[in-house]
Formats: sequence, structure tokens, C-alpha cells
Amino acid sequence: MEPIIKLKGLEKNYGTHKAVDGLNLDVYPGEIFGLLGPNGAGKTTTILMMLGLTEPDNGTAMVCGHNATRNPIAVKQKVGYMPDNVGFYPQLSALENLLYIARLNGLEEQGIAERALTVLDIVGLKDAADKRTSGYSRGMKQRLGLAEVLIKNPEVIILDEPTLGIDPTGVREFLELIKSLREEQGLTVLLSSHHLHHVQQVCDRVGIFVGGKLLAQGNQAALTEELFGNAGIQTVIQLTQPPAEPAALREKFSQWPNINSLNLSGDLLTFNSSENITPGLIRALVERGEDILRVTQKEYGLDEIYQKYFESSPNKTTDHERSIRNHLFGRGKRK
Ligand SMILES: Nc1ncnc2c1ncn2[C@@H]1O[C@H](COP(=O)(O)OP(=O)(O)OP(=O)(O)O)[C@@H](O)[C@H]1O
Repeated sequence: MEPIIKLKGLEKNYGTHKAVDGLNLDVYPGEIFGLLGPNGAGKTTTILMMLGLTEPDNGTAMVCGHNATRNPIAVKQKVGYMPDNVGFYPQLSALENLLYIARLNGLEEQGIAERALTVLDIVGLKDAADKRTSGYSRGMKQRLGLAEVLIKNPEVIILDEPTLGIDPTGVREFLELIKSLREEQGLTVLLSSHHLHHVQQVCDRVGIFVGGKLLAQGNQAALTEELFGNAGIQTVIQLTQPPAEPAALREKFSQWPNINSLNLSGDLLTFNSSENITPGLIRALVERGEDILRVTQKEYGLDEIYQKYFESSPNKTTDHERSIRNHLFGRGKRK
């Protein structure tokens, strides 16, 4: 299957700052793809290049078979874009706002009101169609933003931070709506977010975008594998006392092929491994005469990495990749 969005070597510089740095990405028809990354990662810049609203310094963005830079109008006809700051005329009702946008998009007058009501129904705003948008909640505004995107019957919708500022129930409902649009209308959806949980709920595949680069992409399982590689499991063993011969212990375990890193600190032994080696570790330690006080095992997930590296230090994007690799792959196992 041919990708409906194909980004190849896409690059955008603002002065000396590389906002997007050699991005390659394929999104396939009917897919929900999540561009996940902290603030400033380059998500919006990438989206603007896909829409032909910003020109890349290098590379190409092909969307629905058109080069977005050379033929932005053709792309605009097939792609609906919801920016992160949707705005409406507050004194107009939702229906009036929607009709205004429909006309701006060149929709034919005949049947336009019916189409607007259908779309408002799809996004769950039919009952509030005549209400002024000044009284709309943030969640309702997002739905209306989606209605504005849908009214022109796009093939692809691109949503920039669509869940920003919505309460948890609103987020869940909004994401369900996106999912049903894909299922019922076969839409391709690309959404950007810095909330892993939101993206995880709905996306078939996710690209983790940091410092203008795509760190990894794939479904949840593939991503965890790619990001954590062979270091997915951590086993911490506490002995009743520090080992009698720590050097010999280190020597022994450094020969185990699936141990990626080992840290000995007093009575605490920490192993990062590719597989679940906890039972074998316990056996080996007991055979060496060590007394085990406590064993804990932790399996890293995508959640873990995101919390730790993206959400806690959103401004240190350039250090993220290094941090992840150093932390997770210890002795440079990462390709
Ligand atoms: N017009 C501009 N001029 C100069 N720098 C810019 C411009 N637009 C974006 N940048 C910078 O490029 C980098 C990427 O910004 P971008 O908005 O694409 O990131 P983002 O991942 O969408 O984050 P956010 O969610 O905060 O918008 C940031 O460092 C930003 O400050």
C-alpha cells in the first residue's frame, strides 16, 4: 500500500536552529498516526510543511499524492487541518460559524445547511448548534473545530494538539470520536500531542519526535522494543549484606549474554537485561552462598520513558536521546 503522507528528508531551520532535522515518515491510508513529543520538538513545524504553509529547507512532503510545497492548494482540498488554537466568532452560533467556514472553503450553497447539521451531529453538537460559541466549553470548541475540518469531506485530517486543555472525560470522548471517524469514514488521521496517554488510546502507530528528529516509530510493542532495545527488564536484588567478593560477582555476571548492565552498590545489585533472568539470578546468587533479602523486578514501558524524559524535562530536548540511550542501554548496546 502506498503511503498517503510521505515525508522524506524533511528539514526546517529557523536561523541556526534546526526545528525539523531530516524527517522521514510514512503514514498509510486509514491509519491513525500520533506524532508524540514535548513542546518545541518540531511537531507544528512538520505539520505546517505537510500543508504547504511553511517551506522546507530540504526534503519533500508528499500528501495525498501532491507535493505540499509545490501544490499546497491541491493538498488543502484533500486535507482538513485543526490547529492547536481553534478560534470562532463568539457572537455567532456553532452552525453559523460552520456555515461561514464551509463557504470560505468554497462549498456549494445547495445542501450546505444540511451538511453542516450532519457534521454537527457527527461531532455530538447537534443540540448545541444554535448556541453562541462564546458559551462553548473548550471540549465543545474542539468538537466544533473538528466539524470545521470535516465539513469539506477530507481524505486526511491533521490535528495539532487536539486534546489540549480538555478534561479527561472530554479527551476520552474526543478520541473515541476520532476512532469512529476512521472506522466509519475511512479517514486517515495524523495527530500531534505531548500526552502519551492520549495518543496511546487511539493511535495505530506513534512516532516519538524529539529535537526535530524522529527517535522511533511503530506500534506500542515495536516502539518499546526499539527504545528499550534489549534492556527492557530491570531486576534489583538486595542481599542481607554486601557480597563477600564483589569483583568476582561482577566478573561472573558480566559474562551472561543477556545482561546489558550491572551495578553493585553495597548490598544492592541492579541488573538491566534483555529477558526475564530473575529466577536464574536468584539461583546463581544462592549457589554462591549469598542471602537474598528482597527482589524487585520492573519492566519498562513506553509510559515510563515518556514520563521520565519528556514530561519531566520538556526543555532539554536535545539531551533526550542521549539520556535515553545512556540510561537504558548502559554500555552502548544501542545501535
Ligand atoms: N516561526 C518561527 N521562528 C523561529 N523559531 C520557530 C518558529 N516556529 C517554531 N520555532 C521553533 O522551532 C522549534 C519547533 O517548534 P514547533 O512549534 O514546531 O514545536 P512543537 O513540537 O509543535 O511544540 P509546541 O507544542 O510547543 O508547539 C521550537 O524551538 C520553536 O521555538
